[in-house]
Amino acid sequence: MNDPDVTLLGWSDTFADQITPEEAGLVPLRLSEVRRNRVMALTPALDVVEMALSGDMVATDLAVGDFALGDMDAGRLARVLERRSVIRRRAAGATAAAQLIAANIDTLFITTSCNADFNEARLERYVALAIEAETTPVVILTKADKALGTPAEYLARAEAISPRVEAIAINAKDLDDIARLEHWCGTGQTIALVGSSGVGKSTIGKRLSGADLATGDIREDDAKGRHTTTARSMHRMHAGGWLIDTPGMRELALVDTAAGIATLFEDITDLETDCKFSDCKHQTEPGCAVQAAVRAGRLNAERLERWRKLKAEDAANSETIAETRQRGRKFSKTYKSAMKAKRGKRGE
Ligand SMILES: Nc1nc2c(ncn2[C@@H]2O[C@H](COP(=O)(O)OP(=O)(O)OP(=O)(O)O)[C@@H](O)[C@H]2O)c(=O)[nH]1
Ligand SMILES: [Zn+2]
Repeated sequence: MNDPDVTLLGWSDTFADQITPEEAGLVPLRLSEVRRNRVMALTPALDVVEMALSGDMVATDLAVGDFALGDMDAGRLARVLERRSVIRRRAAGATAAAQLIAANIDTLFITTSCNADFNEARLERYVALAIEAETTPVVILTKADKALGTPAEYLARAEAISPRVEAIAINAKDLDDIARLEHWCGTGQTIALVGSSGVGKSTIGKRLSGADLATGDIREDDAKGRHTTTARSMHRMHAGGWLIDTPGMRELALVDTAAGIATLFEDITDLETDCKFSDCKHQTEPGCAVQAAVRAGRLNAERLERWRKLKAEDAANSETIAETRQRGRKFSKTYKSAMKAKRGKRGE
């Protein structure tokens, strides 16, 4: 398994260690597209192959970025390897179920601009999500060349979110600035870009990989300017790593991020343990250590409020999923036929 080509896929010991001697004849693959009952996958030679699922696999349990072992003679995936990280989101609609967006991402580039798009609450939500997914959050502040105020102000505000957050201000149209991102984009590394519309994700993606994220173009120019056909959602970066851009990546909502939120706001969760009542809501209760910290100027009241909102959002989303799971298949069928009838009425 020391084939140097394998490392090009982003393969590392985490995955090599999972292979049993009986699996030595199988080929490491990386999923680049997941369909209903088959997948597209990248081989160590970076060819895209179509593979069937093995009997016990369910497409909804697979994600772009997953590593798998392929039985190439049978044209079938033999096994999906345990992931290093996974990003989930709440699917749209009333039947909200957690949907896998991408797996094995090392760094999440949380993108916002040095202008009115900058919003601590939104950044915190993405950082909590990155922590939950076990990826490293890096905040990219674009449009530094047109900053409303100075880029340094935005850098300070972004880094104040958590000691875990590294922030970098760039002009996404400047190649020297883009080069400062390559540290996270080398061989063996996988990244993804999240952030609001118009903040510069496509601009960054295009410069890092040559891929046109905005159009989902699958024809890319390699370093020598030749056209190469690659996968739709996995883009090889010039620095050697992979950029994953799945349709769901652009509109992530929180789901089951309780642990990520608790880690991001560990100052508050630490304080909480000193409240007199174990179910303290930190409002007007006597002996509330959180409110005491606010009064003493040790905790920012706005930050407390953002933590409250984030927790409420996570709880609401997670509840919907638990409920949906309980209702199971039967509900899903009823819902689908109801939606079909609704669409029929609207003439779609
Ligand atoms: N001056 C300047 N313009 C930028 C910068 N980053 C992006 N832009 C411009 O902002 C516009 C939007 O950038 P996109 O890369 O399309 O933004 P996006 O995040 O991909 O947007 P969606 O595709 O809607 O999600 C484009 O006109 C870019 O050229 C920057 O750092 N400086
Ligand atoms: Zn309290």
